[in-house]
Amino acid sequence: MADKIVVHDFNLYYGENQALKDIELNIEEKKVTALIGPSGCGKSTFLRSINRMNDLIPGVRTTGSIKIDGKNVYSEEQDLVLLRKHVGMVFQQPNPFPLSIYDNIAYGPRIHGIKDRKKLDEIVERTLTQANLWDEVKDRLHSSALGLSGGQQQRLVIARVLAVQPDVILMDEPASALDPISTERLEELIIQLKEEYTIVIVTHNMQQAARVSDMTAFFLNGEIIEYSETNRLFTNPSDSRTEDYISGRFG
Ligand SMILES: Nc1ncnc2c1ncn2[C@@H]1O[C@H](COP(=O)(O)OP(=O)(O)OP(=O)(O)O)[C@@H](O)[C@H]1O
Repeated sequence: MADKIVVHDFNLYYGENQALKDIELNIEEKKVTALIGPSGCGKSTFLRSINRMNDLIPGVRTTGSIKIDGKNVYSEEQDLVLLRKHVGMVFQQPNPFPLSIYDNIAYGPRIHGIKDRKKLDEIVERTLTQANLWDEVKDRLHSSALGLSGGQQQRLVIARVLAVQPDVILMDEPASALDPISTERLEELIIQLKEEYTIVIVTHNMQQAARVSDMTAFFLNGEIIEYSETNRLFTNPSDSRTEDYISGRFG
């Protein structure tokens, strides 16, 4: 399987504080890669580095490279609007816009120049179907997205990401605000989506990492301690620190 994202000698500093150290990681295409580790170890910082969301934070400095399809996203020529179109992001708290369900999905395509009503209708139906939400909302497309349940809102946000045709989807603890049933539906959706998309997910929940991911990277103090097939990392870790973490001895 091809590598979609290749991270080489990547370091990130918040002012004086180095949050990521010498990160080396090859993320495979159309797989789910989980990032695990104790609080504050740099998982979210790394995830946000992939689509340069950290650029928005004053004082952030990086060295090294993150290549997607062979192109360094930190190169001067990188167009950030295009980068974030290709690399979509889903956060902990579902964050639909205070608009109708339809307009939430149509928002991105409209920005990218699609105005034709029939085309927009198609995108709305296709992405809501892909996100396993169509049947629940097809009769209320013009009601506010804020009236949906938390789990429905998170699937709507995923449909909104899909509407601009990304190829990588970053998820930062996407189920942490959801109840168990919504979490299960979201996990099923993640597994379905990897047929078409490369997914990188930060999770605090090790069972969740074990259920949805193919590969897992264990972070500690800004470094990757171990990266391997999920099954192997959870059953036969090669580093004692990974073993201590997955067996609940810290974090
Ligand atoms: N905006 C910021 N400004 C300064 N330092 C930050 C900022 N965001 C994170 N950090 C620091 O970077 C380090 C890594 O934080 P990060 O949020 O990436 O870890 P994490 O593993 O995702 O933690 P959690 O699981 O608690 O979300 C921490 O020391 C944190 O204090």
